[in-house]
Amino acid sequence: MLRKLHGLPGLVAALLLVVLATSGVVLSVVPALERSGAVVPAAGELSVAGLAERVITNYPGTEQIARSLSGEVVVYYSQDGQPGADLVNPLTGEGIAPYQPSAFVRWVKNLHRSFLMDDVGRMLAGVWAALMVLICLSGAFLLARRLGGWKAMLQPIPGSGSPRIHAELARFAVIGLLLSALTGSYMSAVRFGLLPEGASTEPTFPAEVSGGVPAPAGSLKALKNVDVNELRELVFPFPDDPTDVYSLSTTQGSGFVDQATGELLQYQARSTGSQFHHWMVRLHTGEGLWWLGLILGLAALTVPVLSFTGLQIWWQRRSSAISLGENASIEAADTVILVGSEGNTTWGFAKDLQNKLNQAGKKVHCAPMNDLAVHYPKASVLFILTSTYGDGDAPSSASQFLTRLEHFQPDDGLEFVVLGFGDQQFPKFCQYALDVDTALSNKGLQHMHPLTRIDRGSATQFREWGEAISERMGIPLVLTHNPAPAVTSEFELVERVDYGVAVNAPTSILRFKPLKNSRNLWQRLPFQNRKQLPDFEAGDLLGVAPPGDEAARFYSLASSASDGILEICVRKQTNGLCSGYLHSLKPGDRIAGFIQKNPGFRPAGGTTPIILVGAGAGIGPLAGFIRKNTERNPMYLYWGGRNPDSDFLYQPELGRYLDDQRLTRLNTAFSRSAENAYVQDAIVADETALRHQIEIGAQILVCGGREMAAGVRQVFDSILKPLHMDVEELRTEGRYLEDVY
Ligand SMILES: Cc1cc2nc3c(=O)[nH]c(=O)nc-3n(C[C@H](O)[C@H](O)[C@H](O)COP(=O)(O)O)c2cc1C
Repeated sequence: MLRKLHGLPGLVAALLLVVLATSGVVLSVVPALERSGAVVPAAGELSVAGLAERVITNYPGTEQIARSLSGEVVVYYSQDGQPGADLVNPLTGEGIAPYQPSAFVRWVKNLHRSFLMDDVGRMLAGVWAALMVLICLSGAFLLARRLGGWKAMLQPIPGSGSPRIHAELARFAVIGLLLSALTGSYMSAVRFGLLPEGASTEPTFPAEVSGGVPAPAGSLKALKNVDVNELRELVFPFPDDPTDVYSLSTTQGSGFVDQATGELLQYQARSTGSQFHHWMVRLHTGEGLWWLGLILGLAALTVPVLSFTGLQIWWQRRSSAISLGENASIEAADTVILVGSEGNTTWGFAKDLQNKLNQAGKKVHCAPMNDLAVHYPKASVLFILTSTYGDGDAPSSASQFLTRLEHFQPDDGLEFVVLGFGDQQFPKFCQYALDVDTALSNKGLQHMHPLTRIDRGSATQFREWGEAISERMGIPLVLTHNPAPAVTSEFELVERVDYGVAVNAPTSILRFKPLKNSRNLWQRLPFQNRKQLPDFEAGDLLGVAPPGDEAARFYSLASSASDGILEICVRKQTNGLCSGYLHSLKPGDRIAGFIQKNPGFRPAGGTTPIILVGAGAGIGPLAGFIRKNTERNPMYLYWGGRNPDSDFLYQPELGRYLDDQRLTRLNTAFSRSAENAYVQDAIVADETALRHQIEIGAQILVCGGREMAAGVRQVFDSILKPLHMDVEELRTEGRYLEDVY
């Protein structure tokens, strides 16, 4: 819901918002420019009487003196029957230049206020300002939710590409944008009478004046009492009319001044409402607050980029989303399907199940597991379809499920079924589905059917499960979903560097280039010319199926799309079908593969120290992270191999990264050399320094084999003990990430 609230108005508003924001940026500079050209006397240096006296000396036909909040003083006069207006120096009363408001600024103001239209445009601008309020608030809530609460709002934002740029910029600009949008909406609402304009307090013309001989303006008491910096406007009496008066308006209020006695007549202080209105206008325009104007301008400058990245995110999400058919509401549903998915394939199965249940007359509500409601008033069956990611962990659309389950209030009759989607190649096959199944049982819910695990999206297993459910529910249910195989692209091996043969651990760094025709339409657009690869980051996965086998194996990428190549580091496994295939490749050979995003394994941005730990081929993505560390943030690598003469993977590159400080320090351990040490030993040897890094917020990323990862967890647990912390705690804070195989 929150996402829709943020995305939909954002989409609709994007174009006009860019116009509003860019014109706002131009206008935001105006107060600062005006201020830089204005002569502003010190407080108490000059009274309005003094100003009037000096101006009259230079402009005997003065009719009015106006002072802008930025400090510009303009005199309106008449000379030989001709009206004129000059900017004047208040200290001398002398003219500086004829007063000619810029036609360009006026045009930009019109564009900003009304898109160069009349009332319709003004109304549109007001509605857009209100939309902007909605976008800012929903965006702030989304970001807080993503970072784990309001207190975490200043923490590094994980991720990369458009979502990261969008979040970083929005975090920087949101307060400024919200202020502009709120004050803009207010001004619009006042203009169209939706809100009262804080009772304007116009004094009534005095019924009685002295009518005496006019005294010089410089001697009038009421004008002497007002500092020039408080002046808004002084209108002079009509010449030769002793019954007329000066009309004085200041930042505090307004009234009239008797031209003979200098008495202040009918003075009206500004009401609170009017002062509020005045401040809202100032906060929007930056008038008299030139520094605020510049801050608001800077914030508005981010809007075009936010709109562009927002559209990109929306498009990416839309392209990968599965559209659901008829979806009953939470209140009306008799059957609920909740889906846990990372790569979206589970949604295809869920959609088939939902359609078939609908056809059988059920009212089905289908949603991500993270959207678990507190209560489903009419539901009698709860289906959970979930994949497993990482090392037996939740996929992203289920990451909050177990926490939300604590508040879940099931009705007595509610039964559940869990269907796990996974890959038997992983030791923790469908582990997350198992965890959810246990948690639901612990919550007191009854099984309608025991947990079933589907291996690698098997259509047969899914159909068979459907048959069992059909029997159990007493309805026809023929499930036919057969997931389409991943869309692959062709890549050509351009380079391989071989290591480790002498120590019985043949490991190769393989570099592929994409073949031109593998680019999709979007990538072939002219401005995308340099981009021949699908978008990916180091740490994402390359899926490759060996010849004669449909099941893809995944290899962590050591490069990102901007490197122009696809780099993986592969250890040849004994009897390994896919690793054997990859090791048999010669430069010029081609493979078919696809990118699988792995956003859960990325270093935090900013200056957070990063501790990288790996062994053997696990160095691949870690080397990719270091290569990308062009900002030279602190990065420490702990890596274990067998022998420095044989399998010191990436040795030349790591030397270069140390020299140019992309890598802060390198600690190695070799098990088949004189030192006879593993990466855990290198970590223990550096215990004190590591503890300190963790204390100051370091993030740890571990990549490699399962056993190594377990050993590394153990040593970090003992390093963390004196801090009364453990790996689990770091993990929940997103500071301990693993990519294990
Ligand atoms: C990086 C990665 C880690 C995975 N980890 C596991 C795992 O630990 N256990 C498992 O059974 N399957 C694992 N899988 C397999 C997925 O759960 C399986 O492909 C599933 O069908 C994906 O469904 P989804 O596209 O809806 O997320 C993993 C897949 C990837 C790409």
